[in-house]
Amino acid sequence: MDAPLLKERERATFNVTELIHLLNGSEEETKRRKELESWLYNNPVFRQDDRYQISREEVYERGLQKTRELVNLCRRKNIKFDSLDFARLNISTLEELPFFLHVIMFIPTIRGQGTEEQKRKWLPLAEDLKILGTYAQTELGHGTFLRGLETKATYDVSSREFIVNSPTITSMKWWPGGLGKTCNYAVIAAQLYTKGKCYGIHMFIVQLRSLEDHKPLPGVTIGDIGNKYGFHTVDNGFLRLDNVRIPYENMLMRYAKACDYIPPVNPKINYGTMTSIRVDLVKDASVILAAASTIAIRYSAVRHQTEIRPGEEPPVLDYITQQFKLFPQIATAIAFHFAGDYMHRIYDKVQSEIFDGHLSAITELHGISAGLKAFTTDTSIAGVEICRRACGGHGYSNASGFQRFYENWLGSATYEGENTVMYLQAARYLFKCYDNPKEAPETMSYLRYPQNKMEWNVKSADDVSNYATLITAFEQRALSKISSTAKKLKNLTHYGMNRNDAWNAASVDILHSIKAHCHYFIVKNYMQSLNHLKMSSPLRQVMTAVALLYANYGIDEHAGDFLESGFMNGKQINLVRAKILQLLKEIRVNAVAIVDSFDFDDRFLRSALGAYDGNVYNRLFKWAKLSPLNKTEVHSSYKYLRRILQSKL
Ligand SMILES: CCCCCCCC/C=C\CCCCCC(=O)SCCNC(=O)CCNC(=O)[C@H](O)C(C)(C)COP(=O)(O)OP(=O)(O)OC[C@H]1O[C@@H](n2cnc3c(N)ncnc32)[C@H](O)[C@@H]1OP(=O)(O)O
Ligand SMILES: Cc1cc2nc3c(=O)[nH]c(=O)nc-3n(C[C@H](O)[C@H](O)[C@H](O)COP(=O)(O)OP(=O)(O)OC[C@H]3O[C@@H](n4cnc5c(N)ncnc54)[C@H](O)[C@@H]3O)c2cc1C
Repeated sequence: MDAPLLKERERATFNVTELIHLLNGSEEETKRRKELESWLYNNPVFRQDDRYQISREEVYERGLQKTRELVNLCRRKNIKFDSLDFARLNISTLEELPFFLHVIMFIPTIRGQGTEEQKRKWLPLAEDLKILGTYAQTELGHGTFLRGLETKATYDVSSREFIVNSPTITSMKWWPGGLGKTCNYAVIAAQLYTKGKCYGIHMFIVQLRSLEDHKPLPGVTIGDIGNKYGFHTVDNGFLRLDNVRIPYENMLMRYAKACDYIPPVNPKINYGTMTSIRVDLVKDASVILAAASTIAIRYSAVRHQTEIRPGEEPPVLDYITQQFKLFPQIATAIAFHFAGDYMHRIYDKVQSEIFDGHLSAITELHGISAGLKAFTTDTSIAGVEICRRACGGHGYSNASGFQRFYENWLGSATYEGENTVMYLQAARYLFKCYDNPKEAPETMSYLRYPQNKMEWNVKSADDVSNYATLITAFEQRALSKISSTAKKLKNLTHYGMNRNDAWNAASVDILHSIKAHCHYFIVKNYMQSLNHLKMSSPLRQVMTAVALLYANYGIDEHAGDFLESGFMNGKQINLVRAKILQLLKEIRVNAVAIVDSFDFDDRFLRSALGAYDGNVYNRLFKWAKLSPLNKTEVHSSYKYLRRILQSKL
């Protein structure tokens, strides 16, 4: 164990194990998670030490080998794909496996939108992996605008079949995970046509490849879309269908019927699978940022560089600027942990209502999940990059561990709903509630009360240590943004602009409003969650400091908003900044212990900088020696070098 990390751990003022159990939910949950991880990490198939020395094809092949191991493990241990245990195992692999979409979207779409008869037929095949499916919605020409999708499913009454067709090149399905080479089925989003009329997007089960030899079926043109930023294990694919016929029974008809068309009670019920992934992404944002913070904090405690006082080369974690970069990332990871818990609670509640036939809450769930998905993924992507940059040159090495998970996470600003679009969707719901405050859900209850101008009676740094005053500050900031934007929308329509054009004209202000609302929700949920949790006073002291840092840092980061709202003045902003410096100092002694409480196994982080023992330099050198260029002392390309050296300029 590197001496600096040992010393850091000895200085901690709270019990790390207590925080590990609190973040996991309980001691039993911690034990279960570690047991599941051990099953993976002790299996050499899940190794990744040579991850950046193998080709895309080898990466994909490894992905299938891992899939086989994971499936065999689940079968041996009787772990179901829709279980929390599987979700934990999946996160522990920390890369998307080729059959990932089968589990997170293909099966859930059938389960959520299939009739009882369709579920009886398809779920056993899918859960036993007799068929492997993906969720094929996005097309070359459209990903966001689902009503603009071009794939057609035309009902042929005479044969009781649907003819599924990609009429144009832009209608080709493009991006679905596992589509290129892995899956032999897909749930296809297509415009339903029957008796010459279009009834909008519905979901259809289509077989793509033979179950005997995996060759594409007649009318199916299919393949991988090529290399991307990340998701290298996943064969995101393209698919063109040339009048492929499928049985009538292959349209998922829990909520709509094709023959003598019966529409769904709410057409957006077909979008339910996307909502479930957005809900998961909120918690994933916390995990990713916690992992990045662990690497950066441990490395910063070991890395000694330059001098604060002559003759003393301190750990870079002693630099206030380094603390100002990294401690807010720890705080954000914990804030998003509690936001993810909230999202799952709300999702489970709405899902049970939907299964009882009450669909009214799906709009609220969409409004909340779309906004938090965008806010938490945007923030965590930026936070990972802050952590990486805080590690200097070695942060730029693949040995740091950052790239491996960051390259997948970058996509979260786009997949499952491009973030700007998601923000605007959430804002659509927010402004509806602003206009009808009595219909506002609990998360927007502050819209119910008259907007009265408030002054923040904060006179000293201690006043910015109060959860209630901080929550009120974020509430007033959001209200200020929302009410001024609502006024702008009203003026635009008052002077003759139609609602849609007015919405577009005000969309930058709308974006600021929904972001302020999301930020308010995260702060409020974070502080209320801590208030409801039982913990020892030493731990509560630490968790309070971290939560206060999250809120005060948010005020400092958006000081203009708080000043513009009239709720705060310049002197109070300076009190907030003084509070931040005081909190950085308070958190410094526990920084390493807090990231230890995220409890990442070294084999999850796979980082020479963030390993638990802090033995950074030996790991970096060991990793460098793995470089293929070092297989020989003189590389085989020397012949070219020699000509360069001998050539005359
Ligand atoms: C350590 C962990 C590491 C893990 C890291 C990796 C994790 C990886 C996870 C996943 C892997 C990646 C998988 C990616 C899969 C995909 O990307 S699948 C495709 C996703 N595509 C989308 O999300 C498309 C986005 N577009 C839309 O959702 C819609 O087109 C739209 C909502 C933007 C617009 O649709 P439109 O029909 O035009 O609606 P509007 O006319 O705007 O009306 C909106 C009304 O509809 C309601 N609504 C919309 N969506 C929903 C919904 N999902 N649920 C319920 N209601 C919805 C909305 O509330 C409006 O209602 P009102 O009319 O009453 O206001
Ligand atoms: C790694 C990865 C995996 C994926 N997996 C799948 C999958 O398994 N299945 C699947 O079906 N799809 C998948 N997708 C596709 C993904 O869902 C879409 O890319 C995503 O929905 C965004 O749609 P788009 O690409 O059409 O972007 P666009 O919507 O074209 O976005 C382009 C720009 O236009 C802006 N824009 C678009 N509409 C509006 C609007 N109304 N108002 C303001 N601005 C707007 C956006 O903000 C953005 O800046 C995946 C994508 C990635 C990157």
